[in-house]
Amino acid sequence: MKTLKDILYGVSLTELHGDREREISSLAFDSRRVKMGGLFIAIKGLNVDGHDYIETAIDLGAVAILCESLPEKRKKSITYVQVDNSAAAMGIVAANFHDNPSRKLNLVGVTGTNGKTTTATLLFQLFQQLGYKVGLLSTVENKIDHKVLDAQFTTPDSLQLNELLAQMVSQGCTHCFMEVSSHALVQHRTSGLQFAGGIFTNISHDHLDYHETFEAYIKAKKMLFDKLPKEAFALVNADDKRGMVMLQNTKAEKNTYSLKSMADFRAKILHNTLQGLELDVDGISAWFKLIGDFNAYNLLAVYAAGVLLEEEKEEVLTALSQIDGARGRFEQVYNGNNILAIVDYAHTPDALDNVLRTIDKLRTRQEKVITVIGCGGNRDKTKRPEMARIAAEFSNKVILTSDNPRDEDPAVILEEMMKGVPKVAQKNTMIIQDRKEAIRTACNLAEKMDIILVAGKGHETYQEIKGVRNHFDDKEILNEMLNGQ
Ligand SMILES: CC(=O)N[C@H]1[C@@H](OP(=O)(O)OP(=O)(O)OC[C@H]2O[C@@H](n3ccc(=O)[nH]c3=O)[C@H](O)[C@@H]2O)O[C@H](CO)[C@@H](O)[C@@H]1O[C@H](C)C(=O)N[C@@H](C)C(=O)N[C@H](CCC(=O)O)C(=O)O
Ligand SMILES: Nc1ncnc2c1ncn2[C@@H]1O[C@H](COP(=O)(O)OP(=O)(O)OP(=O)(O)O)[C@@H](O)[C@H]1O
Ligand SMILES: N[C@H](CCC[C@H](N)C(=O)O)C(=O)O
Ligand SMILES: [Mg+2]
Repeated sequence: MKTLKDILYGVSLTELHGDREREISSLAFDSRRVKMGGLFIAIKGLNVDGHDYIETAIDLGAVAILCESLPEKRKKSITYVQVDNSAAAMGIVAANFHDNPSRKLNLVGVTGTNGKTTTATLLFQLFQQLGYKVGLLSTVENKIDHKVLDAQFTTPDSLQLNELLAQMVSQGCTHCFMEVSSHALVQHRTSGLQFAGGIFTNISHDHLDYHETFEAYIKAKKMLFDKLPKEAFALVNADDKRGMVMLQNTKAEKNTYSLKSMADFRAKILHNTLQGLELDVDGISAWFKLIGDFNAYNLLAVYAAGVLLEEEKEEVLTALSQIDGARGRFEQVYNGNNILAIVDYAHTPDALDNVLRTIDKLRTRQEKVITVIGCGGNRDKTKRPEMARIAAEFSNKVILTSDNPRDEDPAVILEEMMKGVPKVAQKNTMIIQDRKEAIRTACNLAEKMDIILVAGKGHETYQEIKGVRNHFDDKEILNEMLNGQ
């Protein structure tokens, strides 16, 4: 078993009281999960302060406490460690506890508002196709080689993260591709990890409820690059005006990719169809199964990362042309009876704009576009009218509906969305709160040649209402309706 001294290696301590040689059985940052002989890490949260649970943690068997402020009354039998930032220290402690698994893997982190899951999943599929054992940490699922594990978060907390990385190492994985959300960066979930590379996809409006200002949101994303070691690569989208900002303070090797300007990795779209994309990448042309301009960016980032990880260009492109991408992203669920139904995870204004522009560009006939869209509760409210406005701009009919209302009243969310729909488009906009009913209505309204887009929930198989996740699957409902016709 490791001692407290072992797991504190590399953590800068303010004060330490008690025995540092004592053995530590386990780590927990939630008092409810403390085990006998464990270390409890007290973190100040948005709702409560973990420091208020130190006593409870000790009662439940914690023998050591890592905290930012020492309790006034301390027990002789307990070791107290004071640090500046408990969450950041927890990352280092977790990495030490699991023998620093990130150092034994090629760990690549992907950050950005949109495209993280797609890029990380494509990288996972690419390296698997190239014959490696690979790990994936994503919004849709976590994977250790072929084993699939449920994902609760886009980026797990540092304890779970290091546990998963350690399992990857023990299963013989050589690479891991992971999404790094802005929440994770601010909460130091990736502290203590050694990345071999960092990728920036893009940045647009999201999560301002949490970060408050766009500048703070940019700064959060930049943290990934600021912390990369000099042996790593930093790869950024040069067509996003914040791409260069990400590179400002990094020690890593700087690389850019672009469809529009000079960059280290360049691609050109040759054909963009509902069957896929033909791209010219580094002078080699190839077809890919993914659809839409935005996926040209994702594919180019994946190709560039493959090359930076020292794979052969041609082999990367051949393998990449055979893979499908992530579930619930521009997924053509039904294409029969002359009706095309697409499920997509667009839950930001930029993503919705991209997906609807793609549909607009690719439609060859005089068909109608019917969009079913909602916005999540307990999330950035300012994107609600904006997403409804975009839906109305590119669709012939819009059905505003519920997404994951969480603790909010869905009717209020819908009212806020409706405020974004211009007067002229209101006659083509309906509100049907019940998502199942909304999808059914879209199917009933669809005539031959029409396109239905159901956006916002993609791969999700639940609808979260007041803390309860009820089974819900956009794809299932579309299939039920359209195949039954
Ligand atoms: C906004 C946000 O990210 N909140 C996260 C944050 O919660 P918090 O600050 O409210 O924590 P808190 O409830 O005040 O508790 C503070 C501390 O006291 C501890 N505690 C609390 C109660 C108790 O009895 N005992 C105890 O020890 C808690 O374990 C915690 O350590 O810290 C918690 C513990 O790590 C997280 O579970 C929680 O994620 C919530 C559930 C969440 O929904 N997060 C989402 C927004 C998120 O992280 N999403 C990103 C993706 C975003 C994207 O799409 O880009 C993700 O990476 O998944
Ligand atoms: N490179 C991109 N640029 C803009 N939009 C994109 C891009 N890639 C995907 N999208 C759109 O964004 C949606 C979400 O994509 P994806 O799941 O890959 O992003 P994400 O960054 O992982 O999102 P999350 O923050 O929820 O984890 C897709 O369904 C698609 O509509
Ligand atoms: N990872 C994103 C997913 C949003 C998906 C959408 N369906 C919603 O529930 O708002 C978040 O937690 O903000
Ligand atoms: Mg994701």
